Amino acid sequence: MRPLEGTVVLEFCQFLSGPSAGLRLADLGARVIKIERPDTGDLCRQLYIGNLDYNGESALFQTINRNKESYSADLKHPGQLQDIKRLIGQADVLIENFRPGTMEKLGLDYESVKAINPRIVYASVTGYGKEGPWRDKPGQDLLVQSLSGLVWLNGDSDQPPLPFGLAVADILAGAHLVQGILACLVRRGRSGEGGLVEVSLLESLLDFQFEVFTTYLNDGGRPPQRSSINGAHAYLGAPYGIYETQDGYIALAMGSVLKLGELLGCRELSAFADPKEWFARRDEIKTILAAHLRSRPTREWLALLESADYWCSDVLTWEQLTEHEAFKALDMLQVTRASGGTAFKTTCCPIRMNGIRLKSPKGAPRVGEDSRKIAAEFGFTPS
Ligand SMILES: CC(C)(COP(=O)(O)OP(=O)(O)OC[C@H]1O[C@@H](n2cnc3c(N)ncnc32)[C@H](O)[C@@H]1OP(=O)(O)O)[C@@H](O)C(=O)NCCC(=O)NCCSC(=O)C(=O)O
Repeated sequence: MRPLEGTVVLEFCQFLSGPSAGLRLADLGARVIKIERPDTGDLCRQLYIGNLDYNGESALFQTINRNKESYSADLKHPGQLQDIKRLIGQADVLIENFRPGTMEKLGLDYESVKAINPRIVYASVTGYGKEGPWRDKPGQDLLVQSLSGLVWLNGDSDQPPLPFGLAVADILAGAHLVQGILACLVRRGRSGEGGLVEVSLLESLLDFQFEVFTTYLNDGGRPPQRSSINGAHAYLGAPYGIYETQDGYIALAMGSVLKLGELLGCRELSAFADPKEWFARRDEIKTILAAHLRSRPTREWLALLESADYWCSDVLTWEQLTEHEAFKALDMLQVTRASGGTAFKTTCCPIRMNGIRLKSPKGAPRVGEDSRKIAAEFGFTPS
């Protein structure tokens, strides 16, 4: 039995952040019901439709909404809103990720929902929080990454600032939301009271950066300097970074530059005996290393370094990764059904429970696919 079995979650969400929280709760056994607008449903159904089109819906939508049900309702229709309030009366958790003020306008803000169901855990994702001058800005991942300092921090110093190539703010916010929801459910088990959980994309990214942001805040406000070679970490010295080899790339983490020079047969590195120089002169050291590492293939360098447990790795493409025995041993892939029935491969929940990998053969629902069944189970006739 999965730990959240019997827990009913209503998901008033679109795109990635809120739905990724719903996905994780569904993986953990909750019954997650998406409340979707009858015309389009979750707008993510149409996001990034490229060559992977599952009957007009995107692979992204299919994976992030697997193992959920869909109830369609026009929340601006008084009768249908009343039906939703009936569902709310019997739910354990409500998740929403509209712009601040949207749920208030619909009469579904926390205070109104709490009046219907005081035990409910109400969880909101916003872009920038519900207060402050940025509250009404569109909460989109690239915009939040750019405002958070993360884009400025990332990349090489002689190149433009570089965002992550995926929606890191959304996925982190979803994970934080799940943590808040689970904590409230534990408290509710003891006290019977529900609660309000609020997370924003921006706060999630600020937390994500604490490792370097804290150093900045306590270092007289001196901004970290991006390295000019091989990306890398704002506050770590050489060799930290990615280097080209004769046939690919190699990643080198933190470690002694002297030892590295000995292992690689790179005599020039013996000039950098003082560890303080590994940061202060990191671009010089990296330039020497970069030239040296181009002379042999990745596997030869790895063999030399791994024999001494020097922290290094190959840099794999997804093709190389998915062919690798180490990847196969993780059992991280599952085949699930897209709405419409087509089988597709996706990753699994990364949490194992009692040693068991949590898989979800049930795919994403069609808009409103479960409305009638849900209304009957919850004891009303839909308007
Ligand atoms: C993503 C958004 C910018 C989209 O903004 P908007 O489209 O302007 O507004 P909203 O989301 O608030 O909702 C739009 C309108 O739809 C209406 N609405 C929604 N659902 C319904 C149903 N079921 N019935 C009737 N009407 C509905 C809602 O009342 C609003 O009406 P009116 O009030 O009348 O307009 C915002 O939702 C947002 O900032 N969310 C918080 C952060 C977040 O989770 N972002 C995910 C980004 S995805 C991402 O970053 C990425 O993919 O990349």
